[in-house]
Amino acid sequence: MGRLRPYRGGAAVGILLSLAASAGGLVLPLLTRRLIDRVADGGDVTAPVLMTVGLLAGGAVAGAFGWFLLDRIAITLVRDARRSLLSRLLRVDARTVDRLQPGDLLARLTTDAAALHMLAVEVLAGVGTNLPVIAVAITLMAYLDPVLLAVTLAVSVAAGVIMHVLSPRVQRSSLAAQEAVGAMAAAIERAIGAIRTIRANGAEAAEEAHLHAAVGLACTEAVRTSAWSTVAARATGMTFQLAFVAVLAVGGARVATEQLTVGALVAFLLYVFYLVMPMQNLVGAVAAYRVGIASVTRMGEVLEYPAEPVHPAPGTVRGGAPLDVRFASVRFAYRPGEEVLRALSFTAPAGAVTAIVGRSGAGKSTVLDLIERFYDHSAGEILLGGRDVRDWPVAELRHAIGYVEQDSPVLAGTLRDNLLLGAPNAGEAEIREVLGRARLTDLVAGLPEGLDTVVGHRGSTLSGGERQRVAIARALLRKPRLLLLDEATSHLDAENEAALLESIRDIAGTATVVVVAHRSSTVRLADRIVVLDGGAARATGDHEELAAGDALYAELVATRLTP
Ligand SMILES: Nc1ncnc2c1ncn2[C@@H]1O[C@H](COP(=O)(O)OP(=O)(O)OP(=O)(O)O)[C@@H](O)[C@H]1O
Repeated sequence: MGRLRPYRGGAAVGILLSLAASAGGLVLPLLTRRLIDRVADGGDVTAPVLMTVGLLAGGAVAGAFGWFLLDRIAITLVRDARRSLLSRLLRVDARTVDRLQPGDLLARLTTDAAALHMLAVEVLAGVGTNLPVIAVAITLMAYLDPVLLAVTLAVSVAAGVIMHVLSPRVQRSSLAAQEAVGAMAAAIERAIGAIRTIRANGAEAAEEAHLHAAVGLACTEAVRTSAWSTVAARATGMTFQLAFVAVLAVGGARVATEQLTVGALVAFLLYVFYLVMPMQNLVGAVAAYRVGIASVTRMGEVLEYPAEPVHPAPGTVRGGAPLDVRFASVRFAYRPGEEVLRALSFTAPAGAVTAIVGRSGAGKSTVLDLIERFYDHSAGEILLGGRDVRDWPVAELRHAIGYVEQDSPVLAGTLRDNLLLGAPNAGEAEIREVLGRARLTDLVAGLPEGLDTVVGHRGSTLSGGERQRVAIARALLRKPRLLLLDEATSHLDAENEAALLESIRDIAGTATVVVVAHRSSTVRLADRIVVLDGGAARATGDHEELAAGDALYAELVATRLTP
């Protein structure tokens, strides 16, 4: 409701216009009564006829404009909710990201947000205009004939009881239906994201069955919701018909005994008719409220995800002296009781290349994650440039670091978009320079639209090695004081490998480099190598020292590192 505050002016005008339209409608039965009574008396009907036409036309215009205003507010509310959710999602902490399903999140932002639209419209239009209309109609009905009103209300109570019983079921089934849509979206995202893997593994049939099951569940849950909503709508509709028949029967008897005029009975029946719409709207509003609340709950969950605080933007100045990194007895676990790092200590000197090696799963990438503060270590100290990473403002810390992930993500868009992601103010000369350093100049020259070439979803039109070099160029454009490079495990050809090594050597002149190494050529180039084992550094030294003095290192070079 708090989100409505900025729009209360527009909402008030919309509700007032809708009310004005409804008020016009409420007067119609009284005019009709006068019209009928005048005809019966043989009097002049010009004035009531003109007033009726005027009221109808005016009511239509006011009603349409009022509805439009309220609908526009509902659409704007959905926009605000989506923006809040997206702002949150961009900052959700890494542990939560690990368990999120992108497809489900997409469903929360699309179908759930659409249900929020319905909810907002129903609450604004339904409660804002229908309740007052019902109240006035009942007052006018009491004025016309209290006995008939009592008959109407007695039957209406039945509608209330039916809604009371059915609406929790509508809500439960709606929540299940929205969750099924979320699960379906997650399944679709999983399949589309790995379409080649699925085909290469001949897993189309199994995946098809999985997708069909997810789509089937979404259908079953939607049908269940439809069944409950339909039962609720029909049952209440039936009670209104019953009210109409009851009023006709009792009213007819009262006309026969001359306790009521024909005009008053017709007017009363028109009010019963008139009540049907707002009453059904109200019932619809309760149902939409139940569906909407289920969706709002799912959207609200996103806003509750733990997130990194909003960091003030760091200065736009890039560059600076290389920063050294020091790990002192660092401990860290992704899951309680399963420590990945146990008392890890090592130093990466400023301006040097430090390689981290170890068996798969030893915790090498984790070291980079802790420096970036994607996760926080549980004990020990991590110092960057002599300052505890926890004392660095996070935005400034990341501003000083260039980070190249193992799978080098490239975003959909142009090459230029990708390069400028972390340094939007970089100039053309700087871009050309980093393209050279990342050995991308020839590639860009060969592209039809150069830097403005679109690289496809996740950079799918580039090779693995090219994606990695784009990621390196992007990191370099930030003029990092520390470059974290998680070397791709995939094999590079000799030319690309030599290019990459040259780039790293180049970079070491201006930044500290910490590289998770998977190639023996990289470790040979490193000034210092840290061998990770059992969550700690079991040995540190250069290639020659370690090859001679550390059995695990010798084994890694012989068996695991790509020659
Ligand atoms: N986000 C995560 N949540 C839970 N466990 C994780 C997560 N990321 C990694 N792990 C686990 O932590 C351990 C260390 O992972 P890490 O990615 O740091 O290893 P690595 O040495 O870089 O491996 P590789 O050489 O295969 O890339 C592994 O056992 C891995 O399964």
